[in-house]
Amino acid sequence: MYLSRLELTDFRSYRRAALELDPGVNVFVGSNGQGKTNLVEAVCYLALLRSHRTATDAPLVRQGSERAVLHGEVLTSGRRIDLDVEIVPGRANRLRVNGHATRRARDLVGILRVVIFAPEDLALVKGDPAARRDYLDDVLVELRPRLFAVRAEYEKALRQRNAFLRAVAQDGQQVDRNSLDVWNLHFARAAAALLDARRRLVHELAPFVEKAYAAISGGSGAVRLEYRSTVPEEVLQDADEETRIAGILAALRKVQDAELARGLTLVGPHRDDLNLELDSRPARGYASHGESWSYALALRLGAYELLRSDGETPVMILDDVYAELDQQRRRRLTGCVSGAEQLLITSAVDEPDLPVGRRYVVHESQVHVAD
Ligand SMILES: Nc1ncnc2c1ncn2[C@@H]1O[C@H](COP(=O)(O)OP(=O)(O)OP(=O)(O)O)[C@@H](O)[C@H]1O
Repeated sequence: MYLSRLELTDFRSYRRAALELDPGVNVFVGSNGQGKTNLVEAVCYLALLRSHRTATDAPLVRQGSERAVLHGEVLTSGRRIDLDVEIVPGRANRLRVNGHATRRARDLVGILRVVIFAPEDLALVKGDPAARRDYLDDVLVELRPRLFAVRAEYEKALRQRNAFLRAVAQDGQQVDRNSLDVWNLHFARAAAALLDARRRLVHELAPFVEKAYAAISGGSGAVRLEYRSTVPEEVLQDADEETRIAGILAALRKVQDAELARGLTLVGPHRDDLNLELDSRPARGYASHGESWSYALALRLGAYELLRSDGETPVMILDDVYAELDQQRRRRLTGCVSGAEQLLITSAVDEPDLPVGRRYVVHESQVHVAD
């Protein structure tokens, strides 16, 4: 698959931009702050309906405008699919697929598959669990779009349950046991579905990440991925969903007093982590700077290969990363992505070891094909 056309209106620093893209390599060159990352962020938004660098939509809309509009044309298996997204902060996105309006995000997400590797990805290895959870959830949604709804359902259940717990902890509201039971069941059902999906994903993803790490590191160092949950492992291993839900409810009961005192949910996928080991030690804390870069890259390349093995090759985006890598890793990275159906690269300078392909100049939020 590849993105053949992209149009932005009032997105980030862009008033209006329209560009045709090639299959193969597309390199966007421009100095700092000219709008390169904003462009690839728009591509990611069309794929996942969320930005890889902000949790809320407000920063995506050009200052002084009310809405941002994105249009993308995807060529996949010989047919063209048009995607349209209108982003109005504080409101649900307006979505269209081939001109037909839809309220369901899952009708749009996953049509365009992307994997982006960016400097912020060092946080996947060195940072807090939240970055690793987002990483897993983004791959999940691209692989199985129906999980967009599963994740949204979980987030809603968590918000509602936390609001209930906060009302008890902070406002001294009496605990209404019947309401708590209802919130617990709603939460446990959503948690069971998301946990099951994440654990299956880690199982599928791990061999691809291991292979990618070997390719990037030149064979030195063994990586291991493990999903570490706040819900006991024996609960999650049970094949029966109702038993897993009962196990999550039991785990909630155990921490209930602490939750009511603190006003927040202490057990569930929002508190879990993806443990990353390098040579049997936690990568966070032990891996060197270079090894951490290789690991972060391997996580992205592993996701790319998993999606590819699933039948639809994602668009690979390398946002300003060549400058961060040493020459050997650059060469190996180029080797790993050379078969990509479409590669979008941003860089401040057109460095000699960037792959051959179409060049664009990005200047003051205008994009031109280079002469
Ligand atoms: N909502 C917005 N409205 C207007 N301008 C914005 C908005 N959000 C970001 N910008 C501006 O967009 C500009 C370009 O950002 P972008 O991250 O795309 O730069 P870049 O070319 O990737 O630079 P670098 O090489 O430094 O990463 C920044 O100057 C930023 O202030």
